[in-house]
Amino acid sequence: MSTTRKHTALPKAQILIEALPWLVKHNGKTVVIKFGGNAMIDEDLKAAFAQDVVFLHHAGLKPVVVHGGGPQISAALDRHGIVSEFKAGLRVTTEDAMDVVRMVLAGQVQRELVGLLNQHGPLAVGLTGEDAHTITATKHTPEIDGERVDIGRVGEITDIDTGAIEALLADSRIPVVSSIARSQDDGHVYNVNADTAAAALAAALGAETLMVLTDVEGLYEDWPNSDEVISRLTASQLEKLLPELSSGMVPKMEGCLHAVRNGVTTARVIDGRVQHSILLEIFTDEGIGTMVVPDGAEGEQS
Ligand SMILES: Nc1ncnc2c1ncn2[C@@H]1O[C@H](COP(=O)(O)OP(=O)(O)O)[C@@H](O)[C@H]1O
Ligand SMILES: CC(=O)N[C@@H](CCC(=O)OP(=O)(O)O)C(=O)O
Repeated sequence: MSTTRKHTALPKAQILIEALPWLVKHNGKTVVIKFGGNAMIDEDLKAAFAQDVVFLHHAGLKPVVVHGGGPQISAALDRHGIVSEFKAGLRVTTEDAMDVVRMVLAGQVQRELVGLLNQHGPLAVGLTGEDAHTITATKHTPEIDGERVDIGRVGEITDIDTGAIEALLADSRIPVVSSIARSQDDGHVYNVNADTAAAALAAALGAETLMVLTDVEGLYEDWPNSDEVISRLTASQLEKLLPELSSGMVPKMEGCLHAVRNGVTTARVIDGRVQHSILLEIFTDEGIGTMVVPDGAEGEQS
């Protein structure tokens, strides 16, 4: 090898070898990645997301993708002349709106992600929570100002059946799950927040990591007054913060808490606007978002 070639090749080898401890640590582990509607708007970011997920797969991890699509659903409802309304951070979902939610999540957003992943090989298989009883829910009536409020066909998860996802993982596939649940009450379906669905799946699968991609750097300590990101906190510290959180951060952080309280080693909220943020988070020291760990794991490296 010429001296010049050695000089350009060695730094690359250095970068690869730095990933070795992380490759060993995460080998064979399940990682549930939630891809949010807001992080999903840019075409280059979507392509980089697909590359990262396929990279994890080939690096020996077992990625499971759970996707949202809030902005895409709102745009489609708008085209159908249906006004979007949110209560307690959840979409008020009439029967007509539910048809649109299902069409957009399962027929549009999920298909697009599956297509992007499958540009790298026969890997991704799409399903919704309806398939093989993956996610079952009952009607959710959130409490707002002390009263239970009817927000239509929004589901509260009652049961997860991991069979279909585990079979796909065993077959070296990448499951891509839309956050729609089968109903425990009737023959219909429910709309479930995608952060909540991802957290429930991570816990039920015994995942090592829940990774929630969004359109901010992580959990801001004093949002919207400052952009100081909390880099690491324990379940108990997060529990204390929950009542102060607002809008989209509520289901995300409730999901992270649920995950780490139910066996998931780390739950992370990371900036989906940064290309290859998943790789930075999994294979380097430079964690870029907010990491939630179980109580008692304060000092451990994750
Ligand atoms: N403490 C906080 N830290 C960061 N973002 C916050 C906080 N509280 C509320 N937010 C809002 O939550 C949004 C992320 O949630 P959401 O819009 O539902 O994202 P996604 O589509 O990725 O699920 C942020 O863009 C921000 O406006
Ligand atoms: C009940 C409820 O609010 N469901 C969400 C499901 C999609 C979602 O969660 O998408 P993001 O992750 O992009 O926000 C909705 O209808 O918008």
